[in-house]
Amino acid sequence: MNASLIQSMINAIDKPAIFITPDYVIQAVNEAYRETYDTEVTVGTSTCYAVSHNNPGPCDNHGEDCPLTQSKQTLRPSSVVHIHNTAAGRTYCDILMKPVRDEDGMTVGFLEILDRISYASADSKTNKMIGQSDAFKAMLNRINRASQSEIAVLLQGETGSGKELVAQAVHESSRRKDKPFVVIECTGLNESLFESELFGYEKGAFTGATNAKKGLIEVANGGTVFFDEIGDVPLNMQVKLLRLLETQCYRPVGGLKQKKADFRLVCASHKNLLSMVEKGEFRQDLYYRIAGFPIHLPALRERQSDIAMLCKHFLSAGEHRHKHFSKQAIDALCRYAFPGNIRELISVVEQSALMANDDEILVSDLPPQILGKSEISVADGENVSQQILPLDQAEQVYLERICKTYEGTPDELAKQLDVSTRTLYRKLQRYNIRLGN
Ligand SMILES: Nc1ncnc2c1ncn2[C@@H]1O[C@H](COP(=O)(O)OP(=O)(O)OP(=O)(O)O)[C@@H](O)[C@H]1O
Repeated sequence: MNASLIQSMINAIDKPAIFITPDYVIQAVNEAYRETYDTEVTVGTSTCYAVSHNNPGPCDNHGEDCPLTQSKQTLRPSSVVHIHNTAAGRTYCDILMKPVRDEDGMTVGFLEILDRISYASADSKTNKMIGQSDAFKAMLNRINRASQSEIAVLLQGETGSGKELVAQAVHESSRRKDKPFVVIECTGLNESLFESELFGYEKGAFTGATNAKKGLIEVANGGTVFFDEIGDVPLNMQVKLLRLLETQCYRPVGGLKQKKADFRLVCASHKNLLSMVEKGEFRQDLYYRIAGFPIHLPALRERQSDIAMLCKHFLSAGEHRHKHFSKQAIDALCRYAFPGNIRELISVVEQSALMANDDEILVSDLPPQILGKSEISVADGENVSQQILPLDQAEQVYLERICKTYEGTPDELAKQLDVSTRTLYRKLQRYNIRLGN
């Protein structure tokens, strides 16, 4: 394939793009790609991994999936979400890799096209969705695909796992981003509220309707409607919702004329809607209408490697920005299941930061639920939880508690603990505890 043809093909792409050989060397590059990175691209010598990651070798030698390796193996397009070192910092990119064939069907190279993800970050200093675990990247990949189309998105994840944040990200990266994003909280909506909230009403439609009111569907005109906890919509209202989605029309309460609806649909539920369908609690036809593109939001315990970064992020956003968690405290957080997910983590960070006496937040500063014990601590020697703690964790909590207030010498404490002074020092060093904090 001729070089100027390849260059013209790359120039015609409105996203950052390169053409690379099977051994990662950049053979053509467009302006958008050059502008994305600080590293200078020299056609014929620069490699994609050196420019985007500042890595000395391919990504799969550095712990990340390489889309080129996948495409070389399958000779089909592949995609992956990576963190790139761009001129704007560490940025999430959705990478599409496509084999390019000549007229004889021989693969002559690969086209790499980047889509920068603006709503997420691997840098705790930003005000975006934070994370860098594989589960988080897999979720970003799906969010990015969904936002490029008009497909109805269903977000399924436990409470506090970030469904509303993801719904906003889908909206903000879609072509509707300059139009409204309207949230409809479905929990607790009865039939009359449901209709008047969604469709609005005309003056005099019911007692108290002294003026006409626009419904949320009209407010959202051209934008995105997010139905939160869609599983809580009672069966009789599910029919009305289905009619709205199928006909794109509705009639305000007390009105005669039909109005046209124009919105993109995003729904969320922490319940398993498919099993509700099986039990007859959720209409199957509505399920398939709203679940055009399901996205699973990982629970925090499925993305433990993000906990340290999230803690840093939430500390930096509040009044305790000068504080940090000890390694042991982060380890203890990673062992905890977080049923309330990120919302619970935010509360845990705030409580622990308040409890910490100095800049380092210790295991003993963590709320009781993290250590699986009741309000009365291990050190109090009473009412220790039924839950079994790892021995080293119990030892650490105990030492932190007593060392905080102990006023004697290390020799005296070692004697009371029935260990040598050297053993005591070793343990204090291991858990990063200072005597007489
Ligand atoms: N990846 C993330 N990075 C930073 N903050 C996050 C992230 N995901 C969620 N949060 C924060 O966690 C909190 C809970 O998120 P959100 O309200 O979106 O969860 P939810 O799944 O919609 O909860 P619910 O099921 O209760 O409606 C919010 O304060 C949100 O900003």
